[in-house]
Amino acid sequence: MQAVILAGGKGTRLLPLTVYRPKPMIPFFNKPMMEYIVNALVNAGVEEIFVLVGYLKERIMEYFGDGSDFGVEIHYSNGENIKLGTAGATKKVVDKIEDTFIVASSDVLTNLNIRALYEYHKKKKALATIALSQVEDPTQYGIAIVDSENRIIRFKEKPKPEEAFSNLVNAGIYVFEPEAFDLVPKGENFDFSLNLFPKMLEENLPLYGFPFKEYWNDVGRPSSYLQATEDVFLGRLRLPQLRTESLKGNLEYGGSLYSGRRCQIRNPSIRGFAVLGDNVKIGRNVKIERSVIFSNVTIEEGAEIYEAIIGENVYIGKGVIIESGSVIGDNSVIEDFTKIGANVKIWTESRIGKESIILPD
Ligand SMILES: CC(=O)N[C@H]1[C@@H](OP(=O)(O)O)O[C@H](CO)[C@@H](O)[C@@H]1O
Repeated sequence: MQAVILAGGKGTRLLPLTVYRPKPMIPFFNKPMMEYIVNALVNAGVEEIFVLVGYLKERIMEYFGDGSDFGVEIHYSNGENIKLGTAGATKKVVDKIEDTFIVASSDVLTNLNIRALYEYHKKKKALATIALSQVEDPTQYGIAIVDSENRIIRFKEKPKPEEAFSNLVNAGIYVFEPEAFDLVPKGENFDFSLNLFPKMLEENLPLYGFPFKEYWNDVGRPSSYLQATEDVFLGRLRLPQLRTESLKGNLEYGGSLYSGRRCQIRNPSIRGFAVLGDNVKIGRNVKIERSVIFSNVTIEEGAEIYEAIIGENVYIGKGVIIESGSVIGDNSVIEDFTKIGANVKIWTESRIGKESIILPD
């Protein structure tokens, strides 16, 4: 089976974490987010993947290479992918696609059974099938209504709250017949959700939905990234390759620590969880609550970090306090006794002098 991974986007809502890495390369339990979808595709029987790259494509191509480390053959399609939109960019590789294939976003964390989605599509003899997840607030997504046969009868991208006629949303994972791309004009900007699906409905072509109940999170913003991290500790999101089963339940006993290689940690006080990359040094009496700290970070004595994401190569001085919802960009230095208020985004390369206070607007 063949698949296409959409990996060209910029991940603007996760800035400053996406200044030096595209969203698919943001570490999640110390592996790029895209690795989980690659593994899921391989487990579903995919043997060849075309990755549509764009923003900071070298980072993705260096890491995944020809795919041999991941048990799959990987090819890249670069060029004008962002300009062409999701469907337009996929059309560029469709001449290399032999049969029914899967298209997946590079940045969703899910336990969807991709094989079951594929088989459902085959059974329905659909031209395209969209995996549909149920969410509370659908306004950030494409929403669909299905009939009793799960044929999609209405679809709307990012509805206004008053237009939100359904809680079933496009999960960014599709199955297509190659012929669906006959509807996509060559070399023009054409998007699945904005153009192709509405066109299929207009022409009364068989577009199906596959509602699923398994875990799904598209990690749109820092808060959903931390939520997905917590969901691993709670056993809601399974990452089979990490044996996260063993982490389940730890939260009830104070805090869970998941750390990478060569970390030096002095008995920190953890509430909820702390996920650390490689080479993280943590001094005495540091408090960490529900936070993720990337690689090569030093946190000095007495610092307190609450519900934050700390980028790579960051230095956090003595007694620094970082409040809930903040993100510290890569290569930043926060000097001693500085306080970063709630929901503040500190850009990459920042240098914040001693005893400063940075508050949100
Ligand atoms: C134009 C487009 O493709 N929109 C998709 C896409 O939204 P983005 O905001 O572009 O990431 O992914 C969503 C799932 O993550 C899906 O619900 C939506 O329909």
